[in-house]
Amino acid sequence: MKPPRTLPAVDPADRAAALTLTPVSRETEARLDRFVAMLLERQSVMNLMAPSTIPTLWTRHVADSLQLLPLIPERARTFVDLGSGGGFPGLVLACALADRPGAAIHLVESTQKKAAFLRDVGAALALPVVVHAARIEDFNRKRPVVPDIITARALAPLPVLLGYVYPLLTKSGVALLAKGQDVEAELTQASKSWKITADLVPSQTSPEGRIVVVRGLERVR
Ligand SMILES: C[S@@+](CC[C@H](N)C(=O)[O-])C[C@H]1O[C@@H](n2cnc3c(N)ncnc32)[C@H](O)[C@@H]1O
Repeated sequence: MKPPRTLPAVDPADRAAALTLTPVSRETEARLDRFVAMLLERQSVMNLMAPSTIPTLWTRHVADSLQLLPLIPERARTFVDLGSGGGFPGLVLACALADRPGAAIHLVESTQKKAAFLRDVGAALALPVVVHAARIEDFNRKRPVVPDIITARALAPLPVLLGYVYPLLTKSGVALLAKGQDVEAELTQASKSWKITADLVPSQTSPEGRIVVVRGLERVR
């Protein structure tokens, strides 16, 4: 087994900036602190995020995930986060929604070690998460839940991502897809195969970032 790596330090000013940008309750803040501590501990033996992003992980990853909250209706209870990796945005949303009665956040992640980490955090923090250590394609074939909200970040280009979202999106469902500077080109490409009903919301954490809020999706024949 490899010895644990030495990691760059988290910048406390970045944590403060993140919590100013996307304020949360004291309870959620405490859960986020514990999640980040577990993330850093596990990052020393496996890659859960790009090491260069560790000093600014609170704005780059935590606030980037929390900014989805205002886009989520109060009635939403069932969430599916596709390709959760180290827990962005799925585990962060679970930290914030832990006190919402009936909330369930399903995290789909095919890498077994990452899925084990997601499970460990869920258990340690008593979060309302269900971890599916599976490929999205297999999860979608079984479709074990009907989500109100589907999320995905840094998973795949839109034409592929929409194929993952399509089997899960109902008439009242919404997909929140975090995208970078290539979003316009990806939308143009995707519109050859899909009729997309969506809004683009500017990211609060990255100048070129956009959240694609998908409310309707039809295949173009
Ligand atoms: C680049 S990472 C992003 C992780 C996280 N969403 C984030 O923003 O930090 C993409 C993750 O999706 C997972 N993934 C990629 N394709 C997948 C698939 N078809 N089914 C399930 N997980 C997948 C990978 O294992 C990886 O953990």
